[in-house]
Amino acid sequence: VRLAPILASASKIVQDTLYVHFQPGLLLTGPSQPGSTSIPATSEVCSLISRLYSDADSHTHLDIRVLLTNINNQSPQQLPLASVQNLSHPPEVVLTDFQSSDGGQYNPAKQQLERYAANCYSCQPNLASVLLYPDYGSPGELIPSDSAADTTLESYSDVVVGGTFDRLHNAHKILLSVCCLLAETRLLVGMADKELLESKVLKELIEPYEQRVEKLSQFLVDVKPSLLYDVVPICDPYGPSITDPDLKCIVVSEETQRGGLAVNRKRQENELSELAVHEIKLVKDARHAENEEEKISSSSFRNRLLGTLLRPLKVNNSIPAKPYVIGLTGGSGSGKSSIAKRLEDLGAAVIDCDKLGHQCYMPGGPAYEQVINEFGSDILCPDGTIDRKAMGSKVFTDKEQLKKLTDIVWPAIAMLAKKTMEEAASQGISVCVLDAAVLLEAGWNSMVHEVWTVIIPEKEAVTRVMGRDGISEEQAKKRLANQMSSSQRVQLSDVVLCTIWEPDVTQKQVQKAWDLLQQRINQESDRPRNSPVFKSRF
Ligand SMILES: CC(=O)SCCNC(=O)CCNC(=O)[C@H](O)C(C)(C)COP(=O)(O)OP(=O)(O)OC[C@H]1O[C@@H](n2cnc3c(N)ncnc32)[C@H](O)[C@@H]1OP(=O)(O)O
Repeated sequence: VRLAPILASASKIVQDTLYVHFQPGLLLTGPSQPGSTSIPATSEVCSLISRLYSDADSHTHLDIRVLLTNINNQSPQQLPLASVQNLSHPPEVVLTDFQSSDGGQYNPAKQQLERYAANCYSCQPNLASVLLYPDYGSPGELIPSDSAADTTLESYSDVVVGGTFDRLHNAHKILLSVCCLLAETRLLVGMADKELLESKVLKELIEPYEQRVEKLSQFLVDVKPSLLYDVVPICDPYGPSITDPDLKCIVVSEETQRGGLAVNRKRQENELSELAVHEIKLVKDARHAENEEEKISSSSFRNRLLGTLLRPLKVNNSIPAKPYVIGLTGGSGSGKSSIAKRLEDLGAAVIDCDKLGHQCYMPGGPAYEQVINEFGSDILCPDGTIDRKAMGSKVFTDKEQLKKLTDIVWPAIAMLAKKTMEEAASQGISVCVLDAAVLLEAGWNSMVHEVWTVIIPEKEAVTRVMGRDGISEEQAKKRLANQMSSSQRVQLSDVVLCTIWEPDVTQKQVQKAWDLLQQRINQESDRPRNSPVFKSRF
């Protein structure tokens, strides 16, 4: 088995999806049409699949899918009749490492392979085959097969598995492939939702439920279309695993093995048959960083999203191209100000909208008269200035009052902010950061090129605000409740940053976000206006 060199060679040609179909002994040199071979589902096949997915992890752009249609633990008579398989990404090219003796591209096996592939899958027209040139190294690098320990997998009519399945990654694919190999008829997937996501790291970046279901289902139907798939939301750790009488087997990872045992205890209480517990090994993540987990995990993936562009950017033609304006937002205690300071150190001009707000209240300021007219002169200090603390306690616990105030102050702050940006542009500053706590609530996305949001778990925000402003837990919670939630902000943001870890981790995030921003700005200046926009990596 020489998977890694073949993968490395294929990854140079394939941009997106690489389907792998194991066909040992496929005869491509004879005159007759080659037929698919049936492979018994054994522990060795499982470890081969597992190795393939883990090797593929170093080719980050590859979405690899090992087809399981001819791997089975039932007798060949029970196999469904072979028909053309509809893959979600119809193959455009079929790859082979069959080398011709003269080393050239002409190879009769290539034509056989093209014909064979076109008969098996719904392919793009004019499917061509391409020769791979894997660098196999010395024969000593071959991985010996462990046939002594090889055992045939059990099979079960109905199998259940649970997980969040956020940003479907190679470890998920291994878990799901094993489920597909164990299941004869149905695979029930309990997908974590709502309450079950509350304690997850960077939960705000978890893909919406529907999107996770869509990706998972597409993968499953691709690799084994003959199974029945039930994907259901679960809001507690058990879901239907403790109530479904038809289930026979539960698949768990080393980490969730105890969960499997707990399921069986509950089933016993519910007078249901015990499930076979099939455990799979966790795959190590070769790319894990200091603050990431060692196993391949969705939370590490979410971690890597911090500072990157989350979605294709919409060009805002309603504001001048220069300076490039980042709208920086985040709830109280999110660490927004520390991020603004770091961006300032990197060369951005930061416009603090809280400060501009305070200017508006000064006697003679653009909001002074109007605020007194609206709220009365009892919000004035003896020296005639507006008592902001008194205003704060009036408005922060009363949405109606706050709206009255912001209807007056926001337009005034926006005017001052625009003026400041114009001044920055005239001084040759290329990036302005509009630091505004309630940027999105105010609809100020229209004033910026990109929205960056700083997030922090709510519990931590409450602690920070209490410590900093000397207010009670209840007051801190009330203040946060008056603002948008982090998840709502993330939905409307282009870039997300999180300040929960050590300051140097935050600094690295900001540096990464800044470097990627510079790349975008440079691309932007080379691009005629109204032409296609930047693409995110995810
Ligand atoms: C669109 C924007 O984001 S503009 C910037 C925010 N300013 C506004 O919305 C104007 C209305 N708010 C105000 O005028 C003032 O906050 C006042 C008068 C109510 C209170 O003034 P002060 O006591 O000096 O408090 P300060 O202005 O520092 O605000 C305290 C906190 O509330 C936040 N805050 C300010 N306005 C709002 C608001 N409308 N909704 C929710 N939170 C707000 C501030 O960002 C600050 O957050 P932090 O805890 O992360 O530092």
